[in-house]
Amino acid sequence: MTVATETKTGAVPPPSSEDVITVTKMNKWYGNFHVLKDIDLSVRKGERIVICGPSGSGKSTLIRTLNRLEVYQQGEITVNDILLGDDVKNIEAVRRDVCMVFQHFNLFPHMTVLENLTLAPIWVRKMPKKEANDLAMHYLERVRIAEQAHKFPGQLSGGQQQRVAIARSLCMQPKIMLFDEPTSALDPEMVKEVLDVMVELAKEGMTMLCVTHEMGFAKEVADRVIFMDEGQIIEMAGPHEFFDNPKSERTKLFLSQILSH
Ligand SMILES: Nc1ncnc2c1ncn2[C@@H]1O[C@H](COP(=O)(O)OP(=O)(O)OP(=O)(O)O)[C@@H](O)[C@H]1O
Repeated sequence: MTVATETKTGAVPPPSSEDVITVTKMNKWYGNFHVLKDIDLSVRKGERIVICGPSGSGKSTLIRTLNRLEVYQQGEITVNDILLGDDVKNIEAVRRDVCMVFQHFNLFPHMTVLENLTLAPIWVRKMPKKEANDLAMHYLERVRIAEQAHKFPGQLSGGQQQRVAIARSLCMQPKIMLFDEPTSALDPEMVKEVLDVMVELAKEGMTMLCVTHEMGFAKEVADRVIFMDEGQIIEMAGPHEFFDNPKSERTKLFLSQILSH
């Protein structure tokens, strides 16, 4: 597994042939509002990146640009050497490799857990139903929820639903997983069961970008931690440097606030 070398404040690691995501001078506006400013970021295969920062700093918008759930207006994003622009074929190709887990699970309420998991493999990947069911059961077992396969999402707890959402992503056998505050809608007692699954994925070598304020998770698995504020990457460093010796006053203030909770 690739372990990223620690970087200095705001430093961008030099491009590498192992980069699976490259973001270069990317800017995005919502109308007149400049939400992402000159974002430079490269992510290597197997890297685990945690993105944190105050509310409204642009964290969700940034990861949503990485599978084109949001468009950007300037700069460039490539994923597995595919330019993520307006070309629909490129967008589809990138989405085959990049899956997103959302804060609010986004499961279909009228379908069983199993049907939620098999929908995309059957319709997008054209997988035979039996194979899709086997795959779904495999990943439901992995997130320790196989016994819930025939229930509807509304019959499960939030933590169980989020584990179903992670299993659903895994059924697409992604190369990169994006997590957008996956535990922030959960009751505190359910956070750990979801984080445990994410830690396992991280340790197995999944390339992951995760927006989260779970700093324990960041310390345990992140190769790099990014701090964003007002649409910019303010600090990007390995976890030891980030937590023990943050360079920016804004990072220090944020960490003091979040770690005191
Ligand atoms: N569709 C939109 N149209 C206009 N402004 C938007 C839109 N989506 C987000 N914004 C604004 O862009 C800014 C960044 O939002 P974003 O959700 O990326 O922040 P965030 O850091 O993920 O915040 P949070 O931690 O609260 O989720 C915010 O000021 C938000 O109000």
